[in-house]
Amino acid sequence: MGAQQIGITVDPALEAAAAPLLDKLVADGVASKLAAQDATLWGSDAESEASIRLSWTALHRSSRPLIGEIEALRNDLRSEGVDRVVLAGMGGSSLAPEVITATAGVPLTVLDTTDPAQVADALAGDLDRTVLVVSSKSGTTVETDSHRRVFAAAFAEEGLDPARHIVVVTDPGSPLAELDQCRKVFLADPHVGGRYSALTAFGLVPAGLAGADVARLLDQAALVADTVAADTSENPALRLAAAFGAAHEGGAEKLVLADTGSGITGFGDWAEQLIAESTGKQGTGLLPVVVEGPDAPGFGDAGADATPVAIGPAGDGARIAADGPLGAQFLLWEWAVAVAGRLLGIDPFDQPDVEAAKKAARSLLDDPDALHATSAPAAVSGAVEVYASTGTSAEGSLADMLREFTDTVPDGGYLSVQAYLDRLDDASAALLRSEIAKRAGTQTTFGWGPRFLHSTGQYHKGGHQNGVFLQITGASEEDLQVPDRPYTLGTLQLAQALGDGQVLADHGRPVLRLHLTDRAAGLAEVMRAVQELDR
Ligand SMILES: O=P(O)(O)OC[C@H]1O[C@](O)(CO)[C@@H](O)[C@@H]1O
Repeated sequence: MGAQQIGITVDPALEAAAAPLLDKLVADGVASKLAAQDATLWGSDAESEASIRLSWTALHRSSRPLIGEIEALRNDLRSEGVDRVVLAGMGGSSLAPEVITATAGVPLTVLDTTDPAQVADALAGDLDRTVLVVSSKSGTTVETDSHRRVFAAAFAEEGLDPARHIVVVTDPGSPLAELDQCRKVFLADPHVGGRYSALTAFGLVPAGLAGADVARLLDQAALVADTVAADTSENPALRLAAAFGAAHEGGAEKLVLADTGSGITGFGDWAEQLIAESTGKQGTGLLPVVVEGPDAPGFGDAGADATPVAIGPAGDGARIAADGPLGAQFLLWEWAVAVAGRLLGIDPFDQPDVEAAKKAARSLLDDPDALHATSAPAAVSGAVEVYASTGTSAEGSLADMLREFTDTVPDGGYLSVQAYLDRLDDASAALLRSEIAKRAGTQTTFGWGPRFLHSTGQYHKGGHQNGVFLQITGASEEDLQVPDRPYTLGTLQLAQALGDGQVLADHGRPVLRLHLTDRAAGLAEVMRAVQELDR
């Protein structure tokens, strides 16, 4: 039954290269050991972290009791006319609910941004119908803390009791677990890391409150649980892990992910964090490149440094395909990535390089003068100011500068576009990914800042050091003060961009920042310049 729930296709040459790895995984009993939550699978250095990170293998059973609790709260909220769900959470605390609700076609407003305008838009919704789910394992993530403060103040201003309109999902013992001003605290299983938490309270509570059928997800996962735990060469998770490992050994360190009709919406964005944060460390890893579809640049035309992977049915161009319902896919990919971590020789449960960017942002926030005294732009082109930290001379037209910058991508490297903008109002920024990939002929990732800092951010600093980074920041017409904090969202957003840019530059990576003094005009100008790249 389980096998029908998930279909894996690997192209014959890659499957042959992966066979020795697969045989060894089977012979070592890796699947059954993982099912038994054996923390020794990743070596002695990883053992202590792994010993508190493996409960995700049993969530299809252990999360069952949550379903009734979520339904009861949802019914209570509905009976009070509260039917709009806003989720504040970064990385693993929002990516799964986003894909679950998008796939189910139920509305969920996700706040994983520090863009003042995007947060203001969420605040402008009907607050008396709104429940804010504040999701954070640690309870200390600055973006989520800021959203909670901003929303609590806004509820109070509208004459609403914040305690009735805030629900918390967190780990036992976190500062949020003690929050008085909330209606209910869901304590998640602390022995599951953020990116493996799709089937914990972090994935299920916001998605269930928004109206998704979360019991079904657990059913779908349960149907493949025995299959992924079997020490056989048919095990789809082991096959996937072995294919990733063999591709990486052969120099294909990137996985280009395209949806080929899976029936799931946005799975790549969830898988992106799982793959990048789990594997991108110690100078190795798998870089997920999420593309718009199988016809997008970077997929069918992928070079030797990248493996095109279909989410959904196998088709032209894909070397690997994984098809199945969402609950099964969550479990499959968690297993495959954890096992791939063993093949790469890293600990798939830590994120050692994420802290560096947080620290750099914090020190800029502590020194607002340094933040605002950013040196004058190296060049200005209409609504675009150019700040080149390394790698470009900032001479000539914007297209010339971008050409010089894209030329710094080493063979087999990649370019990462990082837009610290409003992902709804400035959505057109995302079109830059395919245009750059096509015109510069290089693998190109796209991320919204600071969202990507909790996803591919780990890889960019800890993985293969062959990325070059194009940051885009923009002026904000209005800013939002974070209550009881000495900063606004706009200040935080800029500190995050500059802080991460500094850390990347300290790693010796080329960084170019384009600051849009008028966002719409600036984005149009950048797009025009990109379109000249191949001329
Ligand atoms: O749930 P928290 O503690 O707010 O963390 C959010 C995200 O930040 C990270 O800890 C680091 O980026 C992720 O692993 C995690 O999913």
